[in-house]
Amino acid sequence: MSKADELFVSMCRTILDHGTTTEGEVVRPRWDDGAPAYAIKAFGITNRYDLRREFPALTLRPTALKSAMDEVLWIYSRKSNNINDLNSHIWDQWADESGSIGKAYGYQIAQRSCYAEGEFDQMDRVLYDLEHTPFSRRIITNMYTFSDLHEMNLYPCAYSVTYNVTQEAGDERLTLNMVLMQRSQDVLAANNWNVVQYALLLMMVARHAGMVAGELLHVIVDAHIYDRHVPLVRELIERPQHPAPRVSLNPEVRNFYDFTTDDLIVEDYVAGPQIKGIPVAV
Ligand SMILES: Nc1nc(=O)c2c([nH]1)NC[C@@H]1CN(c3ccc(C(=O)N[C@@H](CCC(=O)O)C(=O)O)cc3)CN21
Ligand SMILES: O=c1ccn([C@H]2C[C@H](O)[C@@H](COP(=O)(O)O)O2)c(=O)[nH]1
Repeated sequence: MSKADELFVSMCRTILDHGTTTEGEVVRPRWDDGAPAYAIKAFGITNRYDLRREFPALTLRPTALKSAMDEVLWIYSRKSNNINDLNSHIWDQWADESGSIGKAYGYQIAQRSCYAEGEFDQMDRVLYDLEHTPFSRRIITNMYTFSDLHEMNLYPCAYSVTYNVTQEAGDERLTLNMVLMQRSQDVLAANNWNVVQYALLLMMVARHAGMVAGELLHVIVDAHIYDRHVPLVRELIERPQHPAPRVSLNPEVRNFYDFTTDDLIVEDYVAGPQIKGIPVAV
C-alpha cells in the first residue's frame, strides 16, 4: 500500500480527532458565497517520504501529476508569476487583469543576489552550490520576502526549500534530500498536490546534480481541513489503498531547465475515484 496514503490518513485522523476549530475566530478565507471558511487545524505536522522506496502519490484519489509538475516548473524553471505561463486554472482566482499573482512564487525565485562568484538567481545558485560545494549546509530557496509581501495576492504557503546531501557508506553516488517548509496547508485540496510537486522538484534537481533523490521531509505548521471539506475527507480516508505508482523522468534529460511535463513517466497508477468540484476557499 502507498506510504503516502498511510501518512495522509494518519494526518487527517490527527486533525479530525485532536485538532481545534477556528470557528468564531476572525478568519481571512471565504467560500464563493461569501461565508467565512472555517477549518479544523492541527499545529506542527511532519511527514517523511523516501523517494528511493516509492513515489509519494496518493491512491485514495488520483493526484493530477502532470498539472502539479507544470506548476512546479512554472515556479522554479520558468520562474513566472503570470498565470498565462501556467497550463492549469488553479491560480485564476488570485491573478489580476494582466494574469499576475504579484511578487510571489516564480518572481521571487528569479530574483538575483550577489555572491563572491557573481550574481545568481535563487534556483541557479542551488544548482551551482550542488555542483561546487554539495556538502554545503546553505543550499536554500526562500520565497517569503517580507518587503514584497504587500505586493503578493496570496502569501507563499510552501515557502522555503532546504537541500541537503548525504553520502551513505559504500555508496558511490551522493543522495539529495529536501526539507519543505509550509506555513499553511489546505489538506484536502493541496496536500498531496504539494507533496508530489516537491518530490518531482527533488527528482529533477537530483538528476541535474547527478545524485540520487532521497528523502523529502514536509514540515507543515498549520495543517487544516476546511469545514466544507470535512465530510469529503471522512469518506476519502475510509477508501481502499493501492500500491504506489511508478513515477520517473525521461532518462535522456540531464539539465534541470530542459524538463517539460512530457518528460514525466507514470506507470501503474491505480487510484480511487476523483472527488469532483472540491470547493476552494479564496
Ligand atoms: N484555500 C486554498 N487552497 C489551496 O490549495 C490553494 C489556495 N487556496 N490558493 C492558491 C493555490 C491554488 N491551489 C490549488 C487549487 C486547486 C487545485 C486542484 O483543484 N487540483 C486538482 C487538479 C487541477 C488540474 O488538473 O488542473 C486536483 O485534482 O488535484 C490544486 C491546488 C493551491 N492553493
Ligand atoms: O501551495 C499551496 C497554496 C495554498 N495552500 C492553501 C493553504 C491555505 O488554506 C490557503 C492560504 O491561506 P492563508 O490564509 O494565506 O494561509 O491556501 C496550500 O495548501 N498549498
